[in-house]
Amino acid sequence: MESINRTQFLKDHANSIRAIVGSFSHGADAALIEALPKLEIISCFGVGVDKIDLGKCKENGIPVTNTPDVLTDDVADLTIGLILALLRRICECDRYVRSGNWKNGDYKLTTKFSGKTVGIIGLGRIGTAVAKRAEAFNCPISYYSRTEKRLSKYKYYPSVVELASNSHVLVVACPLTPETRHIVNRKVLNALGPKGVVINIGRGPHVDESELVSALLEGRIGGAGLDVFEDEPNVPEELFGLENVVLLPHVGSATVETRTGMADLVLANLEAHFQGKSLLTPVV
Ligand SMILES: O=CC(=O)O
Repeated sequence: MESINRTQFLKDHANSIRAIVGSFSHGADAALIEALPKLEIISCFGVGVDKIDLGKCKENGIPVTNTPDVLTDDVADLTIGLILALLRRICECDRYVRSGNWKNGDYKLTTKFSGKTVGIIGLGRIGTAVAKRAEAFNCPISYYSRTEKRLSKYKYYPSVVELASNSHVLVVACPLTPETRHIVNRKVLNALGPKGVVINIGRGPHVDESELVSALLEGRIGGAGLDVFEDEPNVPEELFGLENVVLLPHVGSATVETRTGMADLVLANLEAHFQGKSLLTPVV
């Protein structure tokens, strides 16, 4: 059922809603959870559960599920796509051809990806999948995470600033939490430097967007490839005129195959819950 008036919808149905399906754009805050006395489960269509008040869910004994694994390949593929699009100016080149500019001369030289150092913030499922792909491009890989992964063959940096100073390509691939909000700040951007680029396929608030905009406008970093933004679908318009920026509308997992897999997993979790079985992919 679709409702344009949320307040009225909640008034009419609050006492019968037993499950919420959330997403990266629609979550469940404490007020919504409190407003639904019959709520039993939140099944999130996506891997990031930052829009759901997990503390409140725990407190009220409401399980939360997400859709890990099924989307990892897509997000990692897109990350490599963003890096290549940015360094090789693929979107700019496409515009160059379409606008007829090629007739006036060749496109200028761009930047090689193979062999560049790649620094990954967050070596979870997606970070690891990005690392594997970047290895195939002969890129030395390093990472930052809260704790060193003892079994990882990649180089660990205990701070994001150190990681950024030692990376050409800095990839944000960690979950959004209060600790990782603005994990890419002015200091990190300055450490990345004019030859470095930042790729954000995590969440907009991982990056301090106004600092990113000024770093780009002032040439303090080399470019940015962004699939996510602080206030989606609003994107800072200062970025629209920059050739060293590639902007995507939060499409990391947006393929027919993966979105179908995610939907199946959402439904399988709901089914398991209502049949009294173990949840497939519980978060809390
Ligand atoms: O952003 C998408 C997700 O969290 O799956």
